[in-house]
Amino acid sequence: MGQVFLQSRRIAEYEVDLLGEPGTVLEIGPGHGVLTKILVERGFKITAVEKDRYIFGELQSLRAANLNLINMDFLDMAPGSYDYIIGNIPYSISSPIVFKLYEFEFRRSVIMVQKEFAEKIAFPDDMSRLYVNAHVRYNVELKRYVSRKNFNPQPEVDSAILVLEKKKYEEPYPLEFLDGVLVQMFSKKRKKLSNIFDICPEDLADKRPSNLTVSEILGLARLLFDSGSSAHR
Ligand SMILES: C[S@@+](CC[C@H](N)C(=O)[O-])C[C@H]1O[C@@H](n2cnc3c(N)ncnc32)[C@H](O)[C@@H]1O
Repeated sequence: MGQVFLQSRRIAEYEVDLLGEPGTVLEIGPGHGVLTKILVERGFKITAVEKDRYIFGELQSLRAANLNLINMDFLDMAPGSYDYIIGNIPYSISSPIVFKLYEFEFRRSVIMVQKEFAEKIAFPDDMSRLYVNAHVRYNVELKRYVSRKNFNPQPEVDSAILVLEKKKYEEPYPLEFLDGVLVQMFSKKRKKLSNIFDICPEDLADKRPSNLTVSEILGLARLLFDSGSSAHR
């Protein structure tokens, strides 16, 4: 369950500062409550979802009028509306959590994830299915890196703090269609686009998937959708 616990109150305060004025907040995986305690003190109205029932039991000692603790898997949670979502989330399910978040309404989300995952989502250098899927859903900012030394037990990787803000999705095709195109593209990422798709804009024909911009990929998906085809060679 990715149970490494942040030891630095200063870093936890930095994360809470990124949220903004106190409002309603959903916390994913409160653990021993390093973030939760600060949220309680600052007057946020908190819903905290912890999957582990032993940790959930310990958390009962934090009892506060503005804290609602729930013992369940965040991935099974019914979507709701919060001002903010925060969490130092388990590394192994970062991707499902990031995409589940999209079902919720929120102004800003602050999450701590594995450094490499954060970089993959934040920077286009290594264009990927994950990057495009994240960027059609969110504005993404990598705020800072956090050394593994700040956790107990110490993990084998460093972390980074991401801020996600939801974007309005305005493409004419469903997100699932786009993902199908991305799967096709990135499973053949060394090939030229003209060798992946039957239909492809002329100016992109000689490019490879990893050299495209998000807007070029969205344009290509639009063309494929309009032509009723995502057929590959
Ligand atoms: C990386 S630890 C962080 C704990 C705490 N927020 C901190 O910063 O020290 C992740 C926490 O998420 C909990 N967790 C793991 N999978 C979960 C899930 N699917 N839904 C809710 N909580 C989960 C773990 O039990 C653990 O408490």
